[in-house]
Amino acid sequence: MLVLEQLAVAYGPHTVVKDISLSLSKGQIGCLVGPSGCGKTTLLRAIAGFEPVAQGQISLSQGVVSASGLLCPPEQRRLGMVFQDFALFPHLTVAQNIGFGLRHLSRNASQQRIRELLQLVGLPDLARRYIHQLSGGQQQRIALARAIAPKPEVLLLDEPFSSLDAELRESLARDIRQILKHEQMTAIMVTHDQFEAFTMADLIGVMEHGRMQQWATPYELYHKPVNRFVADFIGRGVLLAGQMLDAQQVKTSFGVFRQSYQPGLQQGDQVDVLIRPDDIVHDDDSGVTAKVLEKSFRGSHILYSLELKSGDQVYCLALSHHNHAVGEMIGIRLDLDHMVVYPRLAVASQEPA
Ligand SMILES: Nc1ncnc2c1ncn2[C@@H]1O[C@H](COP(=O)(O)OP(=O)(O)OP(=O)(O)O)[C@@H](O)[C@H]1O
Repeated sequence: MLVLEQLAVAYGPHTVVKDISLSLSKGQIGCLVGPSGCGKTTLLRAIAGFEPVAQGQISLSQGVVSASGLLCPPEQRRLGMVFQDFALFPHLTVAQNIGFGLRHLSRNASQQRIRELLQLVGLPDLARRYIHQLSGGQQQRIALARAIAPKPEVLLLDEPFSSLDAELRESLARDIRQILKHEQMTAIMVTHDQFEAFTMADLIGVMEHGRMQQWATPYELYHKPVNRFVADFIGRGVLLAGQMLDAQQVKTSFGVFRQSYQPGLQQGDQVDVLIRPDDIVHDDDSGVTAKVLEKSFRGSHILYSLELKSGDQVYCLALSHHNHAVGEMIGIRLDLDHMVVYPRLAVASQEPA
């Protein structure tokens, strides 16, 4: 388990991680995402014990390992690490690399664990290879095997797939999640790639300027982002203008909908409603039509960019046999399971990417 309580980390006078609290129970996988420079790596380095904390504390099952004035050294934290710059040993074979952290075991026990891990990462025949004889994806699997071999309490991963191409990244992220679940390993990973985080994580933290904006399941983050920043950062979507008819009912260009998510709204308030591409359903029978501005073929689906009569633009993810030309008018309806509404900012509303 891993528990962070009101954690702050500073470089000299600059506090770059502020008031962060989160916890992972045994076997849970967390991911940290956020724009460059928001403090993800610093947070991971503080958990590893490479950076002291200015305030708050970090606890592992052995107790508090970091607090103001307390820094348990990295080697006493029983952590595994797969860092960008944490390379495999080139002069050792695959088996010797994996066995590196197993020197406290008998030869037999070590050999058995190495075999088990090679099987687990899907490379049972590569034990005698040297690192330069492996592909990038194979190297990352071996780096993972080496890190989890001694059964660390928590595994830290910093952009472990960043050097791999997108397709390989996704399949590796899926495999690694399965491996970690098999080992019941608690893990926390930093990534730039939110789809990688969606694939890997039980819980995702979205950071901005050193603060945690939301720590939640991938589903919650996507469907119930707590603020505009998270709505903008996670997934694709637009904010559609609306007006409150009372505290619950919102009038939009698609009709009137109920919201129960945002307290404190009153009749007449101007709001923005978060609309994801999968909230807009293509429906020839709908009275609401929109013009196709752009289309992007995604195999099973087409992502349409549409202009409503009001001038608002929305996205629509339609099954790809509904193939319409740019400029065509198509019927659409809003199929919202729940409505995410933000009070309109004084300045013009922004549109998430
Ligand atoms: N050793 C250091 N000394 C001083 N400032 C640092 C140091 N390392 C990082 N910073 C600063 O701390 C802030 C957070 O950096 P950090 O590397 O944690 O961000 P990040 O979210 O991991 O970024 P990226 O996604 O680009 O890797 C940045 O403003 C960075 O310039």
